[in-house]
Amino acid sequence: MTFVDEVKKGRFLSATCDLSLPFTVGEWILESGIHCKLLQRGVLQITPIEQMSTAKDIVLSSGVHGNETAPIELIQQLAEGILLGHIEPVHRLLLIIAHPEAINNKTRFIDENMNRLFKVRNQERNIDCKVANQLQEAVNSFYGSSKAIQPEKWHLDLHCAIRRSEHYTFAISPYSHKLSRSNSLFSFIQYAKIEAVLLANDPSSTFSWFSAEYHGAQSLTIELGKVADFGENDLTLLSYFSHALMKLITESTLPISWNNDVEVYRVNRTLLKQSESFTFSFPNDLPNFTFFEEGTYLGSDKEQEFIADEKGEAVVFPNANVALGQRAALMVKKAHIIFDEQVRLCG
Ligand SMILES: O=C(O)CCC(=O)N[C@@H](CCC(=O)O)C(=O)O
Ligand SMILES: [Zn+2]
Repeated sequence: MTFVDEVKKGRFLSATCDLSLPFTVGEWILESGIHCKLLQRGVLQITPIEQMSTAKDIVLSSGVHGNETAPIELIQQLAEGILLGHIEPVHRLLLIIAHPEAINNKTRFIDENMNRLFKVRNQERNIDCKVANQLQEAVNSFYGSSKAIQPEKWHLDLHCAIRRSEHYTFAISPYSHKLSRSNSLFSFIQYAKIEAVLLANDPSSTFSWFSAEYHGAQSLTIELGKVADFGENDLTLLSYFSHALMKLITESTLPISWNNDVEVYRVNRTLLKQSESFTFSFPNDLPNFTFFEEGTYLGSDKEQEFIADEKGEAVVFPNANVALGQRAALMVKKAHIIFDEQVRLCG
């Protein structure tokens, strides 16, 4: 059985993670006329028969962190549905199960956090760098080979949070010099009942930032619940998101609306780990978006003390175990947006 044969049968995830099965590129056409092309291990391009004037080129990625399995299960379900002819997308898709080595290892990464390796092409010092480079190439090729005249480029990079959260699902909108916060993207956030969106205030080096910055994609990192092993995810908790994803790929457009149902936050500051003495005052399993009143002691790094800012701040992704120089936490504040053609922070 070849790699392509396995994928043709709908087994995208198992073929991707079976590293004893040599990868081969391949392309074929489904009965419906939909064109499938395996660009790389874990990277499957789907092209509908006709491109509409409202065409989107949509990257849907999972498994950038190997232990975040719910999004991987969602992408497998979607790929299987398409490959077996049950789902007919009307937009071009790039379905990604990103990091099979980390998935097999059941860890976030192997040597270094791959979701910090999308700023530039990396020196190939380890497997995470190699995979990040391949993914950069795959996304460049996907957006670069569109036949549509002016496709709307989208990228939803699906993750799970390490700890519990005041918001079970939330999105991070990367900061980019390009216009990457369209009202249709934010309408999707609301339509999918994602509970909160966090607007980054600085360029980063994440996969979603890469697509926004280098391709002007409407791009988000989306956190879908908490990490769990394969088979232990309760995907019913993500049913609104799955339903919205299905609509996104099978309908030409979705309604544009914003009713302020989604909690909006802005990043107030990023705490970077500068020394091995970095500590937080709170336990490791503190839920994301826990709020601290102004003046609360949050932790320290060398001689620097972290104190909650004026009017208080909430903490997201606190992690004192990151590598030196990396983000140890985001400190965020509630915010409002102006819902124009492009979404902007208000005030
Ligand atoms: O729960 C955590 O601490 C991390 C969950 C996670 O992997 N989050 C992403 C967010 C990326 C972004 O800021 O867009 C990450 O840390 O890579
Ligand atoms: Zn992640």
